[in-house]
Amino acid sequence: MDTKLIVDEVRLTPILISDPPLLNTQGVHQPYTPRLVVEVVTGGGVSGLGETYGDGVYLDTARRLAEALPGCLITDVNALFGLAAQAADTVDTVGADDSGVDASGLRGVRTADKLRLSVVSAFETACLDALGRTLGLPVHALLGGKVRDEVEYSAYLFHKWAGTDDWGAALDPAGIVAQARRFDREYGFRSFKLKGGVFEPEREIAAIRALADAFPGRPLRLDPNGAWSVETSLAVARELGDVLEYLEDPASGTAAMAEIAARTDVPLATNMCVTTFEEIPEAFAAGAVRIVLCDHHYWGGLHRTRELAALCRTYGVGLSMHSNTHLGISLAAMTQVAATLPGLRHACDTHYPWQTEDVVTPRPVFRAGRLAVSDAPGLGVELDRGALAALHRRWLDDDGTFRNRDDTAAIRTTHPTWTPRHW
Ligand SMILES: O=C([O-])C(=O)C[C@H](O)[C@@H](O)C(=O)[O-]
Ligand SMILES: [Mg+2]
Repeated sequence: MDTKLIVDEVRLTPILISDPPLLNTQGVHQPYTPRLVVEVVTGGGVSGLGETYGDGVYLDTARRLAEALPGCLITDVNALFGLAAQAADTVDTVGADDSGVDASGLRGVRTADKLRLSVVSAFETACLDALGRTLGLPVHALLGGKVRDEVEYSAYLFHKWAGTDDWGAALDPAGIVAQARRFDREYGFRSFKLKGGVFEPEREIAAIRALADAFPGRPLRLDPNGAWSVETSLAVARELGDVLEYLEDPASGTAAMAEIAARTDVPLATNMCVTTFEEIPEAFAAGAVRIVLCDHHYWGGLHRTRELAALCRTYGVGLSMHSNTHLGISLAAMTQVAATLPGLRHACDTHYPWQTEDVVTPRPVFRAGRLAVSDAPGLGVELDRGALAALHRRWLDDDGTFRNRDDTAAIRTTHPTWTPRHW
């Protein structure tokens, strides 16, 4: 067997990256959020990169998978799921109780399976990066080839507190429009998504109206992460139906989404009620969503993202892309897979402009709201080992306060009695 294709070593580096005080239904982003950088090193000395959530439960599963991988082929990405299942058997997946909404309340029901897929996604990406570098081919070529040369992204608008960042506070419609103007000016984003469920719906309706006035005809999205009732969702849809590209997860759960969908023409999108293949049949049969947001971290990697895209195509459901706080490795993976999806007709979400720190060099540059699809071998990004070491040092020095993302705990440091609100 060609040792160039065999995994020699896996390096896991948990890091803490700075994050601005962005508000959502569950609270506020912590000053630092955990991410995990995965490096798969081959017998040929090639190193492939992946990135995923860095909270403790992800890290525990990743450690077991990393132990199991040496000796495996980097081409055998389908085997990662079985290896991860075995690895996860030995891990106490705290919080992944198969019954509730996830700890951060933003990605639907949390299960051990979903957690494992998020870990696998980083290993799959790292294997594909290593394979691409070994063969001299971009990752998109390993996925069947790109169908576009650029991927369009959407600006991600947040109500936020003033922090140590240079964006200042945005707590009303004028603040949201100012934020959008900067995204337009500096990145050229054409479409805008507002994270909702933070203030009463009237204030968020006013923010979308102000955006529609400031940017006539531009695609606008509003996403309250399931914080509204069916009736509130319908009232918002009535108010904003003429300007919304889509309404994202207005209410929680497939049944509520299906009821809203039956009573409005505004397209509904989700990254909460359809986040696994098991959730698809019921949601599609009920007509609960017109657009699914893919996210290779959720779905178990780049190949599985393409499988989701095929299902959406089959059922006439549109495709967009979800984002969490992430760095340049994930952005490169998102761009590579997005480039291969013919049915992706909505601009992809990205948190990336909110991240001032990164482990790749140079930082990717958005032009006219788009990223060029790299044709360089692998993901086309280079690891900045100095930056990685510094962010890992921050993780090592942390007393545990920030090693697990908890937006509710973060907001309670200043508002001790705060609880998530529903309208
Ligand atoms: O539903 C969504 O699009 C998200 O939850 C994206 C992010 O997780 C965002 O809301 C956040 O981090 O506050
Ligand atoms: Mg969403």
